[in-house]
Amino acid sequence: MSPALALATIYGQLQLRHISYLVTGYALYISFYRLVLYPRFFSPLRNIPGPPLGNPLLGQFLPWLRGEPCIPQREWAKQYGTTVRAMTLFGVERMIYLSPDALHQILVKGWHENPRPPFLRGVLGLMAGHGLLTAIGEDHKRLRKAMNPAFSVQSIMAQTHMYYEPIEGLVELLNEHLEDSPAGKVLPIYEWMGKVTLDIICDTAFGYKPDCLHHPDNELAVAFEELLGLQSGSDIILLACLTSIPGAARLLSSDWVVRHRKWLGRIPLPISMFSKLETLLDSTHRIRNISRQMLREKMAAPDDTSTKKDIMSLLVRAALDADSADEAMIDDRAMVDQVLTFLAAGHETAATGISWALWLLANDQESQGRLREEVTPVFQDSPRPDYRALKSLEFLDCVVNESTRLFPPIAHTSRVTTKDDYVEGVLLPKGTLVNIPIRAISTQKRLWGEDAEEFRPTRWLNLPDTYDATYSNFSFLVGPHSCIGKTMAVNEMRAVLAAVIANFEFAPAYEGQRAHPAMAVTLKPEDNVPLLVKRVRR
Ligand code: HEM
Repeated sequence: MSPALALATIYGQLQLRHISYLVTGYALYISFYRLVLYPRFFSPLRNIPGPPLGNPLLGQFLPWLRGEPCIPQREWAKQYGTTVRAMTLFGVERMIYLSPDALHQILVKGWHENPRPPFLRGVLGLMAGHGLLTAIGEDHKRLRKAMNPAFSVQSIMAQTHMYYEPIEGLVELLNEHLEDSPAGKVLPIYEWMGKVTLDIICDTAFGYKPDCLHHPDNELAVAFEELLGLQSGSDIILLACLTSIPGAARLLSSDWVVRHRKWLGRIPLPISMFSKLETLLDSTHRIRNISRQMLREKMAAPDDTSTKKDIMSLLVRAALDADSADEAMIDDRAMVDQVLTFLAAGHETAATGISWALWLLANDQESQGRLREEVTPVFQDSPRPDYRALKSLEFLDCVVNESTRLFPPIAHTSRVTTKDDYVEGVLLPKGTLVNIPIRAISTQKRLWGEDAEEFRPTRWLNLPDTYDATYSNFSFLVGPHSCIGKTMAVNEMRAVLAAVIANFEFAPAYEGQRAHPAMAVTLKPEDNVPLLVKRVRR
């Protein structure tokens, strides 16, 4: 029998069930290969030290999820060194790097080829709009160049006086709250700081004054509160899984899904994912509407924006510029996305940073007293210290550096390789996920000595020989995707901390109180950091 005839005979005898056996067998083989064989015997990364591979389906995912953000990575680095390989869900390998050479190669030299991975851009796009945080390559370069002037030192110097209306409002409100309580009251610090930083970013970036401090039911404040309420580890992981499905992120951001969002909450599934999605789409929809309104008001008065360097004016100028080649910025929806990005990236991170600084000071009365001694005379000289006056406060600078080092508002981030590359002499195949453990990098004993994990602001007055200006406090990252708002964030943290420490004393709310940082996009405190707050006796 000829081979062709034999094949035709076999084909004729095949039934549907035989085909399904073949497909199932192939799928099982592929799964077995990906989950068991590849990571153990074939992966080019298999000889890199790291924790045990663990369960083929889960890898080290559970310790990663259950641990405090970035602490598993820190413990692995202590055991296995500055390059660690860890397995996560479904046999996906992650490389964790702490050494300056590897981080420089990934974030600076090879930034173009190592963008934020699609799942992270999907989550950020849904929560903070498709703006600078999600743009990649040339689009990112153009957008960043257009926005840079808003974050120059000159622009930040010029905006500092605008912080004080919200800050003075905060001090006044806290004073009223504490008026009849000489022994103090326990207050949710993060909630208060969230409102003050939202008021600051709205005014400085967009010339909009929501006054969330006095109007907690303000639509923007409520929408952000709902959005931030979704920031828990499990929600973010579900969102990341969902946005990893090809096309899902685009579909969820579409006007059609947003219009029909109410249906999502009615999908009867045991996990509450869909009702949470409804909340997410609903809150971002309301934030978008307010952003659109702010934009339209500015567009209606273009002369007003011609010389200004605030974020909104730069966006409007780019949109009105007939010669602008930057189509990504011209479209109305894209502009609203940019506004959303700066609102989200600019307020929650700063609120998180200030809240953790107050938590650390509440647990270190000596440093708190020393800071109060430094800042009090400044406010007596001038009730609204400017950029230079704030920058000259040495111990305040130590506190901001030290608190962001220990509790960086973004504790870790990710990148993905888009081509085969060698890092530290080892082949990283295209598609490898890279984890940048910011918190672990800044708290290495190699850089800071044995007390690297302790709050000791004075270490910044006497830097060790091993100090590295970039890596010893890695809170704002490095390279073209590093934080564009760093100067503003530090200046704002200084201004808020100086004012509240000059006016109030902070102590733990109860004995044995512990920190509860969330496993989310930011290190926001899960319990809002309740602290005992008292007015300073003069
Ligand atoms: C203490 C406060 C802040 C910290 C610790 C912080 C930290 C960071 C970090 C680590 C990144 C890089 C994230 C990644 O690559 O995955 C980042 C990016 C970014 N930050 Fe911040 N940030 C803070 C405040 C701000 C403020 C006040 C603004 C704006 C008003 C801002 C706007 C942005 C934007 C737009 C990006 C994306 C930059 C790009 O990809 O080009 N951040 N930030």
